[in-house]
Amino acid sequence: MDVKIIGICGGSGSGKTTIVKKITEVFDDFVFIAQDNYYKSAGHVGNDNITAFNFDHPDAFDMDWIYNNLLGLKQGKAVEAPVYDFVTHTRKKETRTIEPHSLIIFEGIMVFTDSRIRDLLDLKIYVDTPDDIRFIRRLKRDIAERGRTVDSVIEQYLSMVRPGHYEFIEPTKIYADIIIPEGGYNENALGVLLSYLKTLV
Ligand SMILES: Nc1ncnc2c1ncn2[C@@H]1O[C@H](COP(=O)(O)OP(=O)(O)O)[C@@H](O)[C@H]1O
Ligand SMILES: O=c1ccn([C@@H]2O[C@H](COP(=O)(O)O)[C@@H](O)[C@H]2O)c(=O)[nH]1
Repeated sequence: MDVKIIGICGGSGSGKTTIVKKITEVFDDFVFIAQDNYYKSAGHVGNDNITAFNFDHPDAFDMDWIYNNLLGLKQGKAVEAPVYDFVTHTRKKETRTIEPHSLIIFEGIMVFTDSRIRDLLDLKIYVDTPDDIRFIRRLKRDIAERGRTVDSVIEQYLSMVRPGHYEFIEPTKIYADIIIPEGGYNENALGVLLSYLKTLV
């Protein structure tokens, strides 16, 4: 099986997940993997001590597990992937079995950081959205979906998310084949991406 892996990278709140959701509405013949699921457990963290663990550093992810999963899928094998709970900041006990597929979409903030992982990607997309827009989106989303308070989102953003973005995420934009401005409601970019994805399955 000729397996293609598409990497979608970009800062937090840039609209990466929304792009994948929009694609899924009209085309779902692919396997989706979110890098967020590979976070290491940080069960000691809560709204009151949100900066006790830096989720915006490459060491926060199990890059070896990511690499081995993507390598296995590239070779046409089924793999076991972790599942992460954003509210408790912990990895769940159960894993997710990912069956082989000819098209894999892998999305996350540090998808281009590890060169072993980068080398497995057949197409690299960077979602480029201004910082103020990303922050507003994140604030609303983290309160609605990730069990967070306004104060904890602001504190984490200023001390870790923003510095981590400039140190580890934005510099990886140079690896992108395609840059999509603004994310999930960029209909023209979505249309082009969709047409291409359909040629791969
Ligand atoms: N173009 C957009 N306009 C307005 N809101 C958006 C747009 N794209 C995404 N959002 C919202 O912003 C939040 C963050 O988007 P998301 O796709 O989760 O970003 P990411 O996966 O890059 O962190 C979500 O609540 C989403 O619904
Ligand atoms: O337990 C956690 C794990 C991660 N985060 C934050 O999530 C973003 C990455 O996810 P996006 O969907 O791309 O926004 C990252 O900036 C971490 O700070 C968290 O808050 N808690």
